[in-house]
Amino acid sequence: MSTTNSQYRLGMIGLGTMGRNLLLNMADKGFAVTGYDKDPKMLAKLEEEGKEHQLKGFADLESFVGSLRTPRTLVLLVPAGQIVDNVIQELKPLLSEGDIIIDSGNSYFTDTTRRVEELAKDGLHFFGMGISGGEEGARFGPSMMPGGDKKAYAEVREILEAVAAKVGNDACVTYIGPGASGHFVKMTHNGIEYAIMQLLAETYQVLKHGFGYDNKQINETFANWNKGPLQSFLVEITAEIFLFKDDKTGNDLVDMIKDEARSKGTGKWTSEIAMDLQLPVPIINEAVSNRDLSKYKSLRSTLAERYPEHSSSKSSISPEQLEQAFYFAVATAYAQGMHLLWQASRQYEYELDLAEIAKIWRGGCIIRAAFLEDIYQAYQRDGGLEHLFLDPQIAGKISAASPALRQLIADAAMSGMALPAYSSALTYFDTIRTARMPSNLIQAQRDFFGAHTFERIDSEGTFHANWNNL
Ligand SMILES: NC(=O)C1=CN([C@@H]2O[C@H](COP(=O)(O)OP(=O)(O)OC[C@H]3O[C@@H](n4cnc5c(N)ncnc54)[C@H](OP(=O)(O)O)[C@@H]3O)[C@@H](O)[C@H]2O)C=CC1
Ligand SMILES: O=C(CO)[C@H](O)[C@H](O)COP(=O)(O)O
Repeated sequence: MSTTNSQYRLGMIGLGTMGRNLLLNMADKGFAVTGYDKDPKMLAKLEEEGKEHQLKGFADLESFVGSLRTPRTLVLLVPAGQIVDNVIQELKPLLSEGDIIIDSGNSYFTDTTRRVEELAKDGLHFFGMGISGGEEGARFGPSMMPGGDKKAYAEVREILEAVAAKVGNDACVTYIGPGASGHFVKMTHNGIEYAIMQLLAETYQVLKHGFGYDNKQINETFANWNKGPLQSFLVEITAEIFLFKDDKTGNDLVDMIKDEARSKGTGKWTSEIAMDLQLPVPIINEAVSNRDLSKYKSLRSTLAERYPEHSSSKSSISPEQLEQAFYFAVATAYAQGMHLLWQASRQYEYELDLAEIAKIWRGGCIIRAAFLEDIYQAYQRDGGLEHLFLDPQIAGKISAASPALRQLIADAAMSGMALPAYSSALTYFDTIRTARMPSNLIQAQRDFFGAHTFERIDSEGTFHANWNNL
C-alpha cells in the first residue's frame, strides 16, 4: 500500500457521539484529520460539519489508512470490548512498525494491558487513553488520560494538547504512564464520578424531605453552592436539572423520571479492582450498590408498605451545615480515588504523578471541580503523599466540616432516611483515623475456629492458641 500521497495527521474510527466531536475539535484547531465510517450518511454529515477545515471521511478502511502520514496515528472511539479487538484485527495488516493506535473508549484496563503487549510484538504502539467531558467536552475541550509508550507520546502530544480543555495555560492532558495506566486512571475518575453523583442524589433527598424544599429551592441551593468552594460541573448540571420542564406534561422533568439508575460498568470495575488491590473505596462501593438497589423497584415498594417507619421529622441542620457535610463527603470520595491510584501505581509500576492527574482533572472532565485545585496543591507539596487526609491544609478543612456531617447522619438515622454514601464517608473517616481497630478480635476468631494463626503486639512471628483446650 502506497503512502506517498498521505497527508492527514490523524484518523478516527468510530464517528459516534465522542469520535465525531473530537475529530471536529481537532479540525477546528487546524489539524488535517480524517474519519472512517461504513455509513456514507455519517461521512457526509461529518464533512458538512467540517467543511471549513481539512477534514475528510472514508468508507473504505484501506484508503482511510493510506491517507495518513507516517508514523500513522489512529484513534478508536468505538464501544469497549470485543469491537476494539475486531477493529484492531482489521487494521493490523494495513499498518507498519511505529504506527500508533489510541483506544479512547472506556476499555477495561486489563484488556488494554493485553493489547499493548500483543501489538508491541508487531512494533505497533497501543495507547489506552481515557477521555472525559461527554459530547460537549469532546467538541470543545475534554480532559484526556493517555497511557502507553513514552517516546511514542511525543508524536501525539501536540494535537492532544491543542484539543484538550485549558485551565489557565495548562492543557488538561498529560502523559499518564506506561501500559494501561491511562485507562486505569479514567476508570478511577468514573468511580469518583459515581460517588459524587450518589452524594448529590442523597443531598436532593435531604433537601426535599429533610428541608421540605421544592424543586426551585433545590435548584437555588445547588446554584449557590456552585458559586463557592463546591463549584463543580456535577453541582452545576444538578442545579440546572431542577429547572428543566418536561415537554410532554409541563411538569419538572426530574419528577417524571423513574428512580432506577443504570450504568455501563466503570464504577463496578473500580470497586472490583479496589477489592483486588485491598484498597478500600467504600463510597464508590455504595454508589454502585445503590444504582443496583434502585433497580429493585417492586421489592422496594412492597417493603415500603411493610415497614412504614419513615417519620416526617425534619432535618435539624442548617443549609450551611449541609454544604459543609457535602464538602466533607466529596473530599473523602476524591481521597479514596486518589488513594486507589497511589496503590495501583505501586502494584502495576505505573509511576503515576498524582499532582499531574489532579491537574488535568481540573478542567474538561465530568469530575472537574474547584476542590481539585486543593488536591493538586496537596500533591505538589508532597508527591509521595500516601493519603490526601495527611495533607495539613486538607486536614484543617476536613476537621472543620466533620461536625456538620455527624449531625446530618444522626438526623437521617433517627428519621429513617437512607444516606449510604454520606454515612460511608463518615464511617471511613472514623475508621481510618482509628489507631487500634477491633480487628484483633477477628484474628482471634479466625484462629479459634480455623487455626489461621495471629500476630502478637509484643513479638514477631505467627502464633496459634489452643482456644478449645483440644
Ligand atoms: N458518551 C460519552 O459521554 C462518553 C463515552 N466514552 C466512551 O467512548 C466510546 C465511544 O462512545 P460513544 O461515542 O458515546 O459511542 P457511540 O455509540 O455514540 O459511537 C460509537 C461509534 O463506533 C462505531 N462502531 C461500532 N462498531 C464499529 C466497528 N466495528 N468499526 C468501526 N466503527 C464502529 C459506531 O458506528 P455505528 O453506529 O455505525 O455502529 C459509532 O459511530 C465508548 O467506549 C464509551 O464508553 C468515554 C467518555 C464519555
Ligand atoms: O465516561 C464517562 C464520563 O466520564 C461516561 O459518561 C460514563 O461512563 C457514564 O457511565 P455510566 O453509564 O456507567 O453512568
